[in-house]
Amino acid sequence: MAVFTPVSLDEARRFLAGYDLGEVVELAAIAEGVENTNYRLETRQGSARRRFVLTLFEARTDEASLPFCLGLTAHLAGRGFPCPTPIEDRSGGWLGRLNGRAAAVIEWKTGAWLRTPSQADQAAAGAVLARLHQTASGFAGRRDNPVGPAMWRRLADRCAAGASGEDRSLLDQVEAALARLDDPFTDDLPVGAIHADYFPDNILFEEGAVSAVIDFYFGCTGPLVYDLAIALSAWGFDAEGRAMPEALAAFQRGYEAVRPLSEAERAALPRLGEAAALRFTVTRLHDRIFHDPSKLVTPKDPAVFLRRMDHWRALENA
Ligand SMILES: Nc1ncnc2c1ncn2[C@@H]1O[C@H](COP(=O)(O)OP(=O)(O)O)[C@@H](O)[C@H]1O
Ligand SMILES: N[C@@H](CCOP(=O)(O)O)C(=O)O
Repeated sequence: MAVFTPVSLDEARRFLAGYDLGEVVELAAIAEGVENTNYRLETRQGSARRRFVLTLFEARTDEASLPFCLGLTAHLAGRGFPCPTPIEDRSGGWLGRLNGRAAAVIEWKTGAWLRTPSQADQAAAGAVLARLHQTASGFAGRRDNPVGPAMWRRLADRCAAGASGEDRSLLDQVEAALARLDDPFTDDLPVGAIHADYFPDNILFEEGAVSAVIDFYFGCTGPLVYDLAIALSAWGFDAEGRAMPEALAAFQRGYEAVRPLSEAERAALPRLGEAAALRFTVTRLHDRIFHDPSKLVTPKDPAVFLRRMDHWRALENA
């Protein structure tokens, strides 16, 4: 489960004293997620009970990026986009410190992520991603992608020090892909704020519709079609990493019903799909090699992400 930094009820109460949210009556660790520590927090104010997420940002989340990430969600939520609003403390800020970590209180959103989305769900998720891109177009914040080609190189170099067995052979394939792709972001494509981790577990559904997009902590400035390539790579493949053509088509159809791609974006999509497959293979491989069993987080499988490259390369060659 993703609790890297434990928080006691008393510590949460002291932290929440800086907010105007009432008294903390319950604090429960959230088992999902792999990056940050998350607790579900319940407060009582008069007869009203309210739920929030208390997030402690762990080492891999650069604190300097948080004004961008929280600012983006506030911008989107303020314009009716389904995502959680970060809650302001009494001084109007979004960030405090708790147990040595930057910490924030975020609006709780109802809904659950879908393990087996239907084609209609795929299309709905695609349409919401396009809405995200459109709604974020007036957002002034800028952040370079923290997991761009320079980071892929750095992570692969670190992996070389610890990889053995299956991980070594995956690393060889990663090296080949790094050499082939070089910097895949040189085309002149429409750029804006992107989510950059638009996976099914970050999209909550309720009554057949998207109720919330969460987890904007990889959010950054980048080509919009790269965000689509990431999302297609996350939604359109089975557990073994094989393409599911109908799911891919449904997601892209949903996206393009709201924001049609330009010819240049359409042409760039297979190459950026390869880039997306490489990006998540490298981070998963790194996290598996350097996995700390005491953290109780289950590392994700890099091999199934690498396999997605076959699809994107076949499309590119076609
Ligand atoms: N605003 C929210 N409303 C409801 N549940 C949330 C919210 N934010 C996070 N969660 C829950 O916490 C889990 C982990 O959150 P996430 O941001 O994905 O963590 P991580 O950054 O560690 O990957 C999610 O899968 C979801 O169950
Ligand atoms: N989505 C990434 C890992 C990041 O995890 P999240 O819990 O922050 O979405 C992957 O699948 O590799």
